Amino acid sequence: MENAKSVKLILEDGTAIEGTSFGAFTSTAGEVVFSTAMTGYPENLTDPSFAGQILVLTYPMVGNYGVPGEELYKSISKIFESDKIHIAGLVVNYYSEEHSHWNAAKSLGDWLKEYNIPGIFGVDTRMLTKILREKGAMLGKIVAGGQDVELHDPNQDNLVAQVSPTEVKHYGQGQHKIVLVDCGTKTNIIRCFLQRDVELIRVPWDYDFTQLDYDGLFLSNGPGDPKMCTATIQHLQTALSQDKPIFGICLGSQLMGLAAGGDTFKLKYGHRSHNQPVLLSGTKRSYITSQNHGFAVDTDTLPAEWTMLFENLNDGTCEGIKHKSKPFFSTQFHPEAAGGPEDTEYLFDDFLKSVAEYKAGQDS
Ligand SMILES: NC(=O)CC[C@H](N)C(=O)O
Repeated sequence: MENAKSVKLILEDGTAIEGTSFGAFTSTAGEVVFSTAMTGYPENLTDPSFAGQILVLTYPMVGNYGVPGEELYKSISKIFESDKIHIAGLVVNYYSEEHSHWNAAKSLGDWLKEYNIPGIFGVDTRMLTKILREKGAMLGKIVAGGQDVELHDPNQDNLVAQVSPTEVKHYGQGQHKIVLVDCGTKTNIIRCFLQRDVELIRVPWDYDFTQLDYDGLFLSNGPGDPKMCTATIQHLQTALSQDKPIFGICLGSQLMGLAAGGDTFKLKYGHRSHNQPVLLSGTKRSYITSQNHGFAVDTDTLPAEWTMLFENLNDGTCEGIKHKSKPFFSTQFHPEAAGGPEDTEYLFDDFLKSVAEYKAGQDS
């Protein structure tokens, strides 16, 4: 590559790896996490749940299908998972500036430059992933030129407050009025609702939605430690004392666990990929799911009226919870996918069915 500049990836345990810069030539610090997904970097990089993280992709060649241009679907992005890149930095093995795909509009490197996000390539990402898997996700930094930066733990910040919108927005028209608490929602969650019979009210993470007139409550994914979302947990506790259906995804699942009185903990290195197997409790049915999380609900701490709904078949951790008698449930994985398998998208239909049943119960 012309004018190749070397940069360093440095981990908190002292591991230092030299590589070549692509994207912005700038330094950054964050939590270094890995994803074993084979495709989907436009979606991953714009997923707000990655805020504060330096993302290592284990797939060996990245960039060869470029980055699509922006298109809108009902006033939201048709392709990206939010309106900007949220990762702090990107680490890949082989970066392909050359790209070819029917909807490619630019290279991955140029896209990273637009948002001033550094990338480093020429890194043995499988060796790096073995380190992260054995020692756990670590703080790290990408250092460009002589511009050193301090290590910084993003999980100490209220990242949700940084990525959540500040205003209420309305979308679509439909029979069911759903409040979406946006802690950093992926746009495919909005698309999934708008493809159904829904009027959506998207509210900031700390908005008191309990004052609104709605039929069902949805809690989005989002970055960082769920325990930072004290305002959301407080409002959610009010909703849990009522009977309107509630569905949470990823951070939303952790918030439901915390509001119910349970606890969450940090996983050693988390689950980030498109092929995580989960088991539906009480059945022999498993699904392959898309995941991106570093925390999980501690099932042992759940109060008696709650139970585990899905279990991760790799490590046995909680992949969703449900209330035993009320219409409240959640998934730690991403039924909306983007990227990843769509096998569990039916859960949006299950949620809306419970909303319809709740409303029918109110009318009779
Ligand atoms: N995708 C998400 O919502 C992630 C939730 C939380 N930030 C975690 O890492 O566990």
